[in-house]
Amino acid sequence: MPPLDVRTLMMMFTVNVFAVALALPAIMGWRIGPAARQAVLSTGLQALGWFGLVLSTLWRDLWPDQLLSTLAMAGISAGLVTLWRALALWTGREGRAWPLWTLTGLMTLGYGLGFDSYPWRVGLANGVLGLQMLAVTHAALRHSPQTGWRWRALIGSCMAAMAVATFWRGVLGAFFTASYPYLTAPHPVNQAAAVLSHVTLLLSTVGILMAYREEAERQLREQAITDGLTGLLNRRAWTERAEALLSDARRYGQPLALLMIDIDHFKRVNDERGHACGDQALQLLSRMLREELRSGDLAGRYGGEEFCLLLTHTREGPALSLDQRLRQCLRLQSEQELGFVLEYSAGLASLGQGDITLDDLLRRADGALYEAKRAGRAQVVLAAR
Ligand SMILES: Nc1nc2c(ncn2[C@@H]2O[C@H](COP(=O)(O)OP(=O)(O)OP(=O)(O)O)[C@@H](O)[C@H]2O)c(=O)[nH]1
Repeated sequence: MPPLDVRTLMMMFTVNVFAVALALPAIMGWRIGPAARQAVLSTGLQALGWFGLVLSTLWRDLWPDQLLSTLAMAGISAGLVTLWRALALWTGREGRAWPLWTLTGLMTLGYGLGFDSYPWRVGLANGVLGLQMLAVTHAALRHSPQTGWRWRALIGSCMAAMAVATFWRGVLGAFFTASYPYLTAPHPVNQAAAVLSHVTLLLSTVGILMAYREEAERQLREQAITDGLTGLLNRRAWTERAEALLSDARRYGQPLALLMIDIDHFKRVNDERGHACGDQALQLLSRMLREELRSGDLAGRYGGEEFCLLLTHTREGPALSLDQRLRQCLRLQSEQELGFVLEYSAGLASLGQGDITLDDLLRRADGALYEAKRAGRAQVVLAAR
């Protein structure tokens, strides 16, 4: 069997990375999350880097080689850092990228300035690229409960394998130069690395697409349960979760309170100050609810200007205190941010023996809210048991 031709393998690899770099944005489109954008950028940088590297072999050891291969190393290395960033964003563990960028900068500088020494430049470039591949491996494989492990394992094992091959190439270039005297030398390690890069490109692209799909699914799930204007749970999601919390509270005999809030004279806000101002008012109240509630509590937008708060482990007294706190904050903040005072009416119902379902509790809170409106608004009324 004739020996594998590394130059052809590298050229084919470059063609393939270009194809991936063009195909990914074409498939994903431009309206993608920051992680997917970094992954697309990464393939683009890798493609440019490898193109420069293959092109540089036309002028081996001459100045175009020095310029092109230095830029190529910078591109490949930057491609690894952006892939690391994509993984950090996808796994929700954003770390600091500057050490990796520093390595890219130093390696590019050292490579360009020390180009005349083949052992130095090959040892340096492959050493740094190998380290960056290990960093990507670590970013992919570390524990991340919010993401699936399959695509992370795929990308992580590809990067680990490439790191081994790259380090090996570095050692050959730096210390056994005679057996690896130029980029496309037919050394078995170089041939293996060239073949491996095709396999890892294919598998990591699959990994990136899996990660992208997972991210898109997560976004869809979130959109399905979130109210677009306020970011709170929408009515359906709030009801589902509230039912579960209510049945827990009933089972374990724990106190639970439901505060139903309705902004006063909201129609007037819209009519007199415009719909955008009305939206701002809804967002302000929602932000305050998020800030004031404890993590176990549940806030949702129940209707237009109506909000429901389910307060777990909470009796009437503390629920009334929360209502007072919310009112004061809303008065203060609305005056500061909107230029007028926003008030609300509320009905408070605490879980009693007669409340079998969530609807029972909601009905009582709604009745109390109606009473609060009737009694002149800007107040809370406690529902009768
Ligand atoms: N800006 C804005 N307005 C909304 C939204 N959803 C509902 N509304 C408006 O909220 C207003 C509710 O008016 P009403 O039900 O009469 O209540 P109100 O004026 O607050 O009167 P009371 O509740 O009796 O104090 C309507 O004008 C709706 O158009 C929204 O998402 N944004």
